[in-house]
Amino acid sequence: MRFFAHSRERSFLKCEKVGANFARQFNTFPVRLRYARNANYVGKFATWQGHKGHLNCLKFNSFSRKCVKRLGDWMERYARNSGRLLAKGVILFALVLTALVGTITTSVIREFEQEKQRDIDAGLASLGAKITSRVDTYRIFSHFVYVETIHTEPVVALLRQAKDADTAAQQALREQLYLKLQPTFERLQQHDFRQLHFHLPNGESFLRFHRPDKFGDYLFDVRETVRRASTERRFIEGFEEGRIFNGYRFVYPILDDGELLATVEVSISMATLVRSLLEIYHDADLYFMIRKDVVQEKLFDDELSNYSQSFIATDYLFDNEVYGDAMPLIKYPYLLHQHAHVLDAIAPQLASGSNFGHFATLEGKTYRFLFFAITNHLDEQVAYLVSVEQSNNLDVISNAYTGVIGLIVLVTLLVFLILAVQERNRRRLKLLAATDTLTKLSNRNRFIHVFSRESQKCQRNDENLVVAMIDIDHFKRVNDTYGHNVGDEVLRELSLLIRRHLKGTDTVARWGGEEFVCLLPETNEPQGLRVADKIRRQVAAHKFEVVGRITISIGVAQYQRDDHNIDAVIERADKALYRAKQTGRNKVLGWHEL
Ligand SMILES: Nc1nc2c(ncn2[C@@H]2O[C@H](COP(=O)(O)OP(=O)(O)OP(=O)(O)O)[C@@H](O)[C@H]2O)c(=O)[nH]1
Repeated sequence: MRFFAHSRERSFLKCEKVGANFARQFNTFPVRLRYARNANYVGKFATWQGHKGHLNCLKFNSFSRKCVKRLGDWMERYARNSGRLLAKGVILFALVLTALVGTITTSVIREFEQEKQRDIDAGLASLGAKITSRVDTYRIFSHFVYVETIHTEPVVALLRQAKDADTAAQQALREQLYLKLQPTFERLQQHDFRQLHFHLPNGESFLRFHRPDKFGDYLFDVRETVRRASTERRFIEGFEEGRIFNGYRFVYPILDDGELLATVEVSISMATLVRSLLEIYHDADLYFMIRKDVVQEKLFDDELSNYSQSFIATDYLFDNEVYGDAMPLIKYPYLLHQHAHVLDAIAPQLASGSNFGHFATLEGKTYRFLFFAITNHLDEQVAYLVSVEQSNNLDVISNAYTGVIGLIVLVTLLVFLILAVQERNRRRLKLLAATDTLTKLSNRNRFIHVFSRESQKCQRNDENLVVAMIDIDHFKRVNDTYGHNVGDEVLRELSLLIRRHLKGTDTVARWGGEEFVCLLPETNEPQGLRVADKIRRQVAAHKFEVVGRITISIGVAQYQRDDHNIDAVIERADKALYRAKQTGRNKVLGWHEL
């Protein structure tokens, strides 16, 4: 067919194919219907699958060259603008989201920690109330016994004599006292009391009902409660380690007309207290542990076997009696023993000696540990009552908070996923806007963009720049003979061939139809002609699949300083190409050769 350089027919025919390519590209992206309608220079659109003002698919039956350019421009602008907007939006959004997620997560974690603390405080308050109520019960009973049977005339009379008697007389009085109060001691024992112990005003042990044979030892050094009851002449109570046992002690001064005759102690062991607490504490285990230094300071050396190392903390001892006594009631007997290391974290709090709590996960279950400080009569912490309880509360709370945090993470991920998909689409659109779908070469818009950059560089550095327009000779015959698919294949094969013979800094684009354009930076026209001729020769020598040999014609033009835009140099290259076609095809001609 004849070559119509600038006729409408040529534009129409070439753009028919280009339009189809754009239509293919647009099929994957929504194009605003408004844009298509306003673009009245567009020949004819047949649309289907319209949805909310967007076209999901466009079919381009015919297309004008101008339209191709406008649509290409639109795609590029869309990709560029949406890219800028998206980048700004993503940064802003990421900042806001990070701040938001950070704030929410911090407050959720803080709330969770507060919730845990509230749970611990409630547990400690409840444990404290139970201990107090048990001690109150024992105190009331011991008061009753003291008033009813101890502070009675016969006992006072005995003690009055014993105070100043010699050793032999004291022994006789001791035996009398023992016989007199043996029923009282038995009654006390029935109510879980362990000790009934009389002391003389000088601090000597007079009669231990639980060890009647052990007396005469001086107690003021080791038994502060006794010394205070004696010297302050008032009732003293509190937990205290003794020479043999520890216990919760109620110490009464026995006075006769203001004169101190003796002191008497009624006490319960901690084993009793723990056991009685365990009876009402159905869900928890209780461990009593006492500070090592407190025990070592007071205990008779031969009584050290009453204690063993606590597996909860190295500085503490278990009272064997408590532990042994309470053992049948312990619900998780081996659990803590085997996982004591989880409590390493509590060492600093233990050292503080105050009440505290701790949550730990053992064998997949959450346990709440409460450390209730046991203080002596001077309010100094000397031991801990440790409660261990499986905490369903915390599991519920923790599940709720995990759910909230999980939701936040999920929403965040979802948002970032949406942004990532958008970004991928934007990149795809950008690529599509710059790529010719058939040959995968740059398209006209991309070429114009590169040209503008290179021409500015060329102006700045005073360099040369060459444009070569390539057109396949008699390509219509290829299509007519072998069909469009084979024609397409030829275009693809030719693109590869051209690309292979250009440098990495050169650009080759599909200008439209069977026309290609090359941009050769730092090249003048004679050099450009040599490159173009090499391409022409390689193409002529190449055996294309199906069609065999084809030839190309090339028009070469150098960029001139007074070229305002690409059109001028393209026009010159086009003219040279036209002349090459006119003068026999399979030819390379430069603008200066015309
Ligand atoms: N297969 C295929 N053909 C195309 C494509 N774009 C344009 N064409 C065809 O290329 C042919 C170009 O024909 P003409 O412009 O008449 O030029 P020609 O036959 O190459 O003849 P000369 O250029 O004069 O040597 C037309 O038949 C177009 O249909 C395309 O993408 N694929």
